[in-house]
Amino acid sequence: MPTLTKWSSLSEREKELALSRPALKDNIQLQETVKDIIAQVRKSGDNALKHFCEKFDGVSLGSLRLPKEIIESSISGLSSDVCEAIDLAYENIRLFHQAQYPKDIEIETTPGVICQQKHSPIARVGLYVPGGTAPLPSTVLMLGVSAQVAGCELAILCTPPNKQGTVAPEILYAAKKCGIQEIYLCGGAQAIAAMAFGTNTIPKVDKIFGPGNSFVTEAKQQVSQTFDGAAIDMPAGPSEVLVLADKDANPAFVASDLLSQAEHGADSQAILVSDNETLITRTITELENQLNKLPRKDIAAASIANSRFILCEDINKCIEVTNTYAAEHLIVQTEDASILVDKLANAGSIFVGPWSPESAGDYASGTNHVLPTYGYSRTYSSLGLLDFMRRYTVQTLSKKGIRSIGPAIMTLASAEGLDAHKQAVALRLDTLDKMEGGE
Ligand SMILES: NC(=O)c1ccc[n+]([C@@H]2O[C@H](COP(=O)([O-])OP(=O)(O)OC[C@H]3O[C@@H](n4cnc5c(N)ncnc54)[C@H](O)[C@@H]3O)[C@@H](O)[C@H]2O)c1
Ligand SMILES: N[C@H](CO)Cc1c[nH]c[nH+]1
Ligand SMILES: [Zn+2]
Repeated sequence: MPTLTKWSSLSEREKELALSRPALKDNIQLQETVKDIIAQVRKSGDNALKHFCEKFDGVSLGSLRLPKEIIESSISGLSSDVCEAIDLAYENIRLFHQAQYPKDIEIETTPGVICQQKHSPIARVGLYVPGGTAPLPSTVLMLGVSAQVAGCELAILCTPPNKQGTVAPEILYAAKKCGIQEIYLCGGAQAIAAMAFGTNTIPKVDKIFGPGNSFVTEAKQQVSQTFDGAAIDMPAGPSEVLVLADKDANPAFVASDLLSQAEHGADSQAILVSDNETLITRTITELENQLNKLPRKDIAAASIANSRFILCEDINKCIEVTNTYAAEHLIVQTEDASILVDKLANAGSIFVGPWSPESAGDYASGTNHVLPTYGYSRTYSSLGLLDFMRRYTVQTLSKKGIRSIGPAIMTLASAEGLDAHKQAVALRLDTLDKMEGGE
């Protein structure tokens, strides 16, 4: 069990290490492994996918696409409780994402010059749903509802098969609700490569979405850096949570929130930052008690070994450390949580006060649980409807408009030495002069 770390006693290098991500430890090796997987998928397509499925998931597949009959019969066995819970989560996520629908803009910048900004859905999207450690139907909703509300033409889903060579019925039910027709049994870096470049069976898509382990996240980075690959949403790797708590926090609540992310994987990271030593020691005791009762105790314990319990001299230092870490999830359990939130700059999603566990956002409050990790919440946003859309501009100039801004355009074109640009305007102004002279 990790011990309390006194922030003020660490050197600058130790501070950096304390906030480093465990999943990035063997980055060079990871890059090489993923590069090789992508190359093999590009070369051998479906055969490579089946080979990696056998190697990493221990399943020998006949067909990569899950047949419709299996999907339907699998869904029919689900209990009504599970369906109703998925229905409730679906509805809240749909409401929150529908509210994000962007407004088109139209303004006349100069009389006769009309500029518009419009939005359209990205046509073909690939959704990755993790499945190595646990099947995640909630991730299907986060990705699928967004694609559905945006109006994407094609949404395909890739997820690793379970040991029976199929997919959890909860995933299939959630996918059906989101209108996803094509489900492929394919996980890891190979699934990302398949969606980015296409294979005989899996269609190439324009943009890939979804979280995953470090292999998946690295593959997304690599395919997005080639011109013939696909765009990606963000680096959304192993789960992270930082809890910022003061003397008023409930240690049992804090411990449960830390453990809820620790159970995602051994390379997940849970961090507690506080200005109160008693709160930290009580949380560690609670954490030990709760950990021992968890079925996924081994995974959570491995992750807790990467955890940090940081004691700062005051709440302002706590805020500074929190902003430096830039967590995927930030839980604020302090006396003045809703006031403090305005000082917290970098986080994928923030949970305010004792009654807002991260599990709420993971499943059913309506916000998206696909969030940037590795500190990328400094610059990347949480997944939202706009990620499934593209914006573009339209401009329409009247005769009055080109007359009005034409001379300035010609001057700027001359300044850049680009005569053809100048000519495109000069020709029009000359034509207008002749037309108007002759009228
Ligand atoms: N950031 C987010 O928004 C977010 C949301 C949900 C889940 N997550 C994270 O997603 C991750 C899910 O990970 P997972 O492992 O359960 O499922 P996963 O589907 O991401 O990965 C499983 C796949 O990894 C590949 N793999 C496993 N070992 C490998 C190896 N040695 N070499 C090459 N490939 C290998 C296999 O192909 C396997 O199918 C967790 O880390 C979780 O924390 C993040
Ligand atoms: N906490 C994960 C995002 O990092 C999402 C999730 C899915 N199911 C449970 N939790
Ligand atoms: Zn979670």
